[in-house]
Amino acid sequence: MALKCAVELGIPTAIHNLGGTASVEDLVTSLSLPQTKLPFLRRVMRLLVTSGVFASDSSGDKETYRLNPLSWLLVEGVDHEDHTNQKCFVLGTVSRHYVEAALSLADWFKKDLVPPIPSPFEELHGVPLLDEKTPLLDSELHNIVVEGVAAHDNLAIGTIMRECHDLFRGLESLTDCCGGDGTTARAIVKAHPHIKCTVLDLPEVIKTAPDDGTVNYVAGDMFKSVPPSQAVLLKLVLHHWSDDDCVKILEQCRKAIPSREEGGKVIIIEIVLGPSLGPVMFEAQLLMDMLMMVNTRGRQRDENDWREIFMKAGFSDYKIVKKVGARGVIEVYP
Ligand SMILES: C[S@@+](CC[C@H](N)C(=O)[O-])C[C@H]1O[C@@H](n2cnc3c(N)ncnc32)[C@H](O)[C@@H]1O
Repeated sequence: MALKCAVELGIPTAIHNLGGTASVEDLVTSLSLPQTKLPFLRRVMRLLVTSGVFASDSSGDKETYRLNPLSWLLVEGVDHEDHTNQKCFVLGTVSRHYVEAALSLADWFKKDLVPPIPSPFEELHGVPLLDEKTPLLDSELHNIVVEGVAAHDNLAIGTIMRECHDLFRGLESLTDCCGGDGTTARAIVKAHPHIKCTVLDLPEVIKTAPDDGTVNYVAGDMFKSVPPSQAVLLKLVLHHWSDDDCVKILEQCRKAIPSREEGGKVIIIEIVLGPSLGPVMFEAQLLMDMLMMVNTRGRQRDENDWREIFMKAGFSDYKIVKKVGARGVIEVYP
């Protein structure tokens, strides 16, 4: 809630505009807050420094606050390859609808619901999240969630392109399945101009995608068919879906690619749950799993969960080629 407060007040952007460092007095003045709130803001900032959202420096009895890599992602208006503003992701996560769904978890556990089991969000609010019906619940929430998920999913594309250059080497064509407005596909084509890239998404998404001619857009349903390519990319898609649905999606992807000998593969970018990256990263992965449990029918998966799904969908082998932060890059072979 302190983070929500800081984001809503625009504290990260204010610190950035003040030259990257600010005292609580500077913040109160630049945000036009009443002077009487100064000691209260100091307490909020103290908590956010301790939780790693901001950095601080003390000299004598004067304390100043600085952005760190985390709060830099909350600054608005930054034009940088590795920056996508996470404000909407924070505001969605702490929205009344998410929080009420999370608070209803024990009641949800006690109900003997008929499969496919609706998420606590869907059970409480009557509509699924990220669905065409979600705006009927609250159109402002829906817009924040759509923008927040896009910001979250687009984060670190630059890092992935740098760290996983070989992933796309030698590929002639690629379908980005559920590629949204084509941001990822355009980044891939920019780094590998010879790849013919197709973006598959629902008609209502493709309708508004920016068509600059660099990628080809196809409106469709991945449960019915996926446009054929040498490789299919599924980036942060499967964690929204149940195991049964993941198998169905992957079966369509398998039909869309040639044999392994001809370079056919599915590239999956998702969390691979596990403690190997240390307790902080593991906790972040598990919190993302709770986010999925409360709000979607999907989940985060460990390597065994992934293997089981790949084999059920008829694939013969897979390789975890890289870990990029909390996410893993997996190649799956027909
Ligand atoms: C979480 S986003 C995917 C993120 C994207 N891959 C990225 O990395 O930025 C989910 C996307 O799946 C699309 N989608 C949902 N159901 C679909 C379906 N049946 N067929 C095709 N696209 C679908 C949504 O419209 C949305 O753009």
